[in-house]
Amino acid sequence: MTINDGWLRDLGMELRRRGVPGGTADHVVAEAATHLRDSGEPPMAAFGPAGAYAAVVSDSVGAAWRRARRPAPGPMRLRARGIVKRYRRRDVLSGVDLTVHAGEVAAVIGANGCGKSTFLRICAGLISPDKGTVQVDGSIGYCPQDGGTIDFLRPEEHFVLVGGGRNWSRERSRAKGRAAAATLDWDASTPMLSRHLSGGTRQKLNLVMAGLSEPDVLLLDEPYQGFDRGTYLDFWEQVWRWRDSGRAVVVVTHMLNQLDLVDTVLDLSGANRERWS
Ligand SMILES: Nc1ncnc2c1ncn2[C@@H]1O[C@H](COP(=O)(O)OP(=O)(O)OP(=O)(O)O)[C@@H](O)[C@H]1O
Repeated sequence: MTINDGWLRDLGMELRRRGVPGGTADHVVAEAATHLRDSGEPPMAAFGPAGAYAAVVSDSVGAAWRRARRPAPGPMRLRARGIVKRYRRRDVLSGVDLTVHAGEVAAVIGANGCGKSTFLRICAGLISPDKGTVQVDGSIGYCPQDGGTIDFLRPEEHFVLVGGGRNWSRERSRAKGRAAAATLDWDASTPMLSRHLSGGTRQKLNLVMAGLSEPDVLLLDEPYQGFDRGTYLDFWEQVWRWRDSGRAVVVVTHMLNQLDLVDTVLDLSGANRERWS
């Protein structure tokens, strides 16, 4: 097998792993093969690693078919009504509403300090609003913006803790965690303690834990900080998989390039700009 053949085979496999339909994947591989043959360039010089190229292609060609396969929304999973939160004399949230159904993705956007994390923590039940109600139908998985991991535990020990809440065996918890980590291109069987992991890898651990117990509602607070581009795209693939399997997903994000794919955008920077009194 030539270098080109090996690279093209890897490209095809990666495109399929990312859910790109067979016909589209074959077309992308054929185009790359034609380019390599005509230009005489080695694949690494022309396209870079096959996995990274597949991630970019699946992101750019994927929007239309992701939209097309969007499931019909199911029952209501999360309803926040009239949420008000004040810190000292400052109105951080003043009457925020959000409803998310099963099979929907909502993005919470807005400038730094406009209250996105506060809103998500209220939805997760970690802090109370001063006014308003949150109704959740089902279980919740929460991925914080930072923190959330335990310094002196290994990644697999985190999975065992989460799985214990579902009465899973240690091995089942570890296996599920490792499988979820692999979708983010991460080998979670590392013996490293979490305090020694890089910031981006700790965020992968947080994200895997949030989804591990297969919750009905996922609350994700900028979970991709520190991710490289390939992992960032893997993250959005995971969001669409959660959506397609009927989960309700709320993502706090500063990245606006996926907003045409989400069902609801809650912009907290306008009506809910911080107010002082
Ligand atoms: N426990 C607290 N006590 C006092 N003020 C707080 C507290 N938590 C948050 N705030 C303030 O509330 C405001 C909103 O904070 P929050 O973290 O929700 O914003 P954010 O939109 O998530 O910001 P960023 O985009 O920077 O992550 C900020 O001004 C913050 O300083």
